[in-house]
Amino acid sequence: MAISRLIVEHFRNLNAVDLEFDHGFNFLVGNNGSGKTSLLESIFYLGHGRSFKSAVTTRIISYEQPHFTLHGRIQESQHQWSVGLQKHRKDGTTIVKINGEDGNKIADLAHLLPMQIITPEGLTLLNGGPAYRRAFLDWGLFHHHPSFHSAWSALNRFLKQRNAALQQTYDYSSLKIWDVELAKLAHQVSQWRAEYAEALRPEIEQTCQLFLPELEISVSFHQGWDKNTEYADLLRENFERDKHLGYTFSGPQKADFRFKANGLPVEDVLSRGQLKLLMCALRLAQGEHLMHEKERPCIFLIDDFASELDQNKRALLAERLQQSQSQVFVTAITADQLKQMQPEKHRTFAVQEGKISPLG
Ligand SMILES: Nc1ncnc2c1ncn2[C@@H]1O[C@H](COP(=O)(O)OP(=O)(O)OP(=O)(O)O)[C@@H](O)[C@H]1O
Repeated sequence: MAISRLIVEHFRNLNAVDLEFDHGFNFLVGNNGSGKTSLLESIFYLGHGRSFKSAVTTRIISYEQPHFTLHGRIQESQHQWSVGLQKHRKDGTTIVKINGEDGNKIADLAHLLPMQIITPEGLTLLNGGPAYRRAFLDWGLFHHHPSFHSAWSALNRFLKQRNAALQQTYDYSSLKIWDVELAKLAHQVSQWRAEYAEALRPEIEQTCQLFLPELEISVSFHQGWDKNTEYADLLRENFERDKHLGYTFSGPQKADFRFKANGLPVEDVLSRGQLKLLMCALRLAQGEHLMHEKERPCIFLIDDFASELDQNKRALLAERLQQSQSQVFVTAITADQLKQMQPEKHRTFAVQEGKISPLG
């Protein structure tokens, strides 16, 4: 799985970019504000239908332009896809095309383009709220389990409806029928999450051994309510409390995937550098797990990160990424920062005021 060509129009300061990428390593080198992150952001947008930087999409469209357009050519062994995404400023519509056909969904793009992003802001995976770690687990399930996305969407819909109904109802009997369905979905999603967390655990522990050999990292999954209680019983028992709060307090929407170092929460005891290494190891382990289980290589987007790792760790990261047969995009301000990361086959691009050109 690799993006062999990318055309970007009117995305932040990238007004007209057309690039052929290496299926292995691609380095983007340029000054502050030149457009390196914007290129990673455009690739991420193509695979997620959203940005990792801005929640307000109109801020991503180049100033005074009506829309941005992204076109990608994706290759995986003998197969090739042409994908396109256009986002309009005026009414916020998104048009997704796959092989020239309209009517596709963002989820279809996401299936084609499994991606991991490693940025300094990504530390929220470790020191942010549980939602970041649920998203980490659910990314894996989305790619590993064909039914996960529809079950997860239905679960969120049911929860939303239940929370709305809680504000209007005085009698549990009117909720009961919905709660039976909600409980089924909650158990299914939680079981998948628990199984995936368990399958990922050895891969995480092994990768952490390499990146942080001085620490013993352990992981644990928490489903969001007491694991010995039936969710339907809990919903019934907690009806009055939920009604008082105006939302459903416990459940899969509270699940977490926690990390400890030598038995203590990582966010409390690790240095910032160690947290970054751990985040890197987790994303790498997850990408490698997808490769091992499904033979699907992942695309890695690494923003402004090499500068924050010491030389040995940079070389280690590059070696592991190479072994995983992933396509990798790495940004840096100077080529010097990438010295320890360069495999034999790679492509380097110079980024300057929104223009990107291959070097050498
Ligand atoms: N909607 C927009 N239209 C045009 N330009 C924009 C828009 N949004 C942001 N910019 C500009 O695009 C430029 C690209 O920033 P980007 O984050 O890609 O830089 P970078 O090369 O990653 O820099 P750094 O090394 O500082 O992280 C910035 O100068 C920014 O001000």
